[in-house]
Amino acid sequence: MIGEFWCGAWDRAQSGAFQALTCQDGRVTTTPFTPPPSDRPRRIVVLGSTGSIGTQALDIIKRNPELFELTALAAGSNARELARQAVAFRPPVIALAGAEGMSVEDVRDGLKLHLAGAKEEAQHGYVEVKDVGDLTVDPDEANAYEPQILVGPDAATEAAALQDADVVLNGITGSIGLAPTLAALDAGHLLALANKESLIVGGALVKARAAQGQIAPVDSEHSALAQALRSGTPDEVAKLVVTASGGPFRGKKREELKDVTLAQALNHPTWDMGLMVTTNSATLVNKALEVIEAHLLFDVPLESIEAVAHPQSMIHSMVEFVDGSTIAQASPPDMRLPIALGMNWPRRVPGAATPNNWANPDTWTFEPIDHEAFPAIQLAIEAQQTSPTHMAVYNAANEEAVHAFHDGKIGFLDIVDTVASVVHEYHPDAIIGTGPVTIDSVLTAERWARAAARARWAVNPRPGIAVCPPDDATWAAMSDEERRNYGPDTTAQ
Ligand SMILES: NC(=O)C1=CN([C@@H]2O[C@H](COP(=O)(O)OP(=O)(O)OC[C@H]3O[C@@H](n4cnc5c(N)ncnc54)[C@H](OP(=O)(O)O)[C@@H]3O)[C@@H](O)[C@H]2O)C=CC1
Ligand SMILES: CC(=O)[C@@H](O)[C@H](O)COP(=O)(O)O
Ligand SMILES: [Mn+2]
Repeated sequence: MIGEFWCGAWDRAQSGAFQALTCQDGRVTTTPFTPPPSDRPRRIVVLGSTGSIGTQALDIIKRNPELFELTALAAGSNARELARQAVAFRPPVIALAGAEGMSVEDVRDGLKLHLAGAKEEAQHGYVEVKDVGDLTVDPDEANAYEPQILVGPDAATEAAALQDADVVLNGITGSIGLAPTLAALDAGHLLALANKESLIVGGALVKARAAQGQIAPVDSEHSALAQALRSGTPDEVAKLVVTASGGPFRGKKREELKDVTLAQALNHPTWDMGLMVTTNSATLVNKALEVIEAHLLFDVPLESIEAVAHPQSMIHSMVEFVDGSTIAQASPPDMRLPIALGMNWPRRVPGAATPNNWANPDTWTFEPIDHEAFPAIQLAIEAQQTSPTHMAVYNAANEEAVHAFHDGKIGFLDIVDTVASVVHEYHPDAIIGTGPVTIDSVLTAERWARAAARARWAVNPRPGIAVCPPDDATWAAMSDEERRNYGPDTTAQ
């Protein structure tokens, strides 16, 4: 049941000896991944270090110096927090993309100013780092710290490709994480993957570049599946069951979702995460992406993957085997566990998270997902089955729609409605041609989808009111840039 992509990893994880090079069914696998040696700490590159995954990873690294040392930190635009992290951990390399429209000189100067500020803070003997707390710092060591600084849109990709590294944790949000994912794989590093979007939009391209066992899942569901898959052979797997909290609107009908607010959408019942993934949980787009992620990661057919609502988020997913046995991975919702396991894959990190207290009376429940009120999962399955670039379009349209929802330009239901209408409008032959899928064609499909999504609210950007695209002739005559920027200048409103 499980295909070649995963079976080598399964063999090595199962044996614990990293030696087995064949699948359980006897097929010889190609290009097995050689994991980092275990006689020294793993050198970690943290991409997205200022975000929810990144800061929790730093906490794990801080608490386990015998297992991990930090090689590089990469962030988007939060120069202040990056500088504090840098002075507290003192990795040799730090990287900052910078906000849209900033020159690389401005990004570099801004980061240097913040580094100076963090060094000054360190003169008190400690630096405060988000999710890690106050870190003791020797003032002289802080003053002497001069990291290599990478800046600009490719900064994270350059950090992912650094030779003096063993593991790249990709904790960037969105498909902008694709280039760093590819760079980490090409550099031969273990990729601890939280950035599900890069696998989903890159699809076969990412898989083709990954040796077996080179991607360690960090997404909680996929970490759970990977752990449960250790319980049987690939041909004994009957089904993957991906659990969903159901988000803050579980139980509501479509009609009741019309006027829900941003604050309600961001009120996740069980997890504290970044904005994009939190909104995606509310629309169930997150679960849609995760079903496709499971399909790509474990080579299990979509028909054999089921999503089920489990409001307590204690069971993070399950594998059903052919004899009727189901193996579930359970732990209180805390991303430190899958982040630690991903960075140290396939070995567990003692004390990474607090286990469930079985003396506490508790009830864990399961219920079917209401696909009528939340059509995102079925839409993704349909997209994945239509063409190799349809999920890139799905994801790009969703990213644009979520930003528009966060900016108050569209309503909650408009998010998935936009994704559906852009996906249905997409005809790959007309947009990317008929040749083999390449990185360029994926990026072209994405650009088209972003412009098509934005066109739907650009003309009339009032909350809840959408869909006023230009006529086809106007659209066809526009350049990519004009399509991206189509519509009124909303900054003037
Ligand atoms: N948070 C969670 O618990 C979980 C998250 N995930 C997945 O992990 C990924 C990260 O999620 P989360 O941590 O919540 O997101 P956050 O929004 O909290 O963090 C995103 C991080 O990406 C950084 N970033 C953005 N653009 C760039 C860029 N061009 N180069 C380098 N860094 C960049 C941000 O930097 P800055 O802040 O400086 O702009 C920030 O550090 C997502 O794919 C999400 O779906 C999966 C499971 C659980
Ligand atoms: C923690 C994690 O992995 C998130 O992706 C989580 O799954 C979101 O919760 P939902 O189940 O609500 O999407
Ligand atoms: Mn998840």
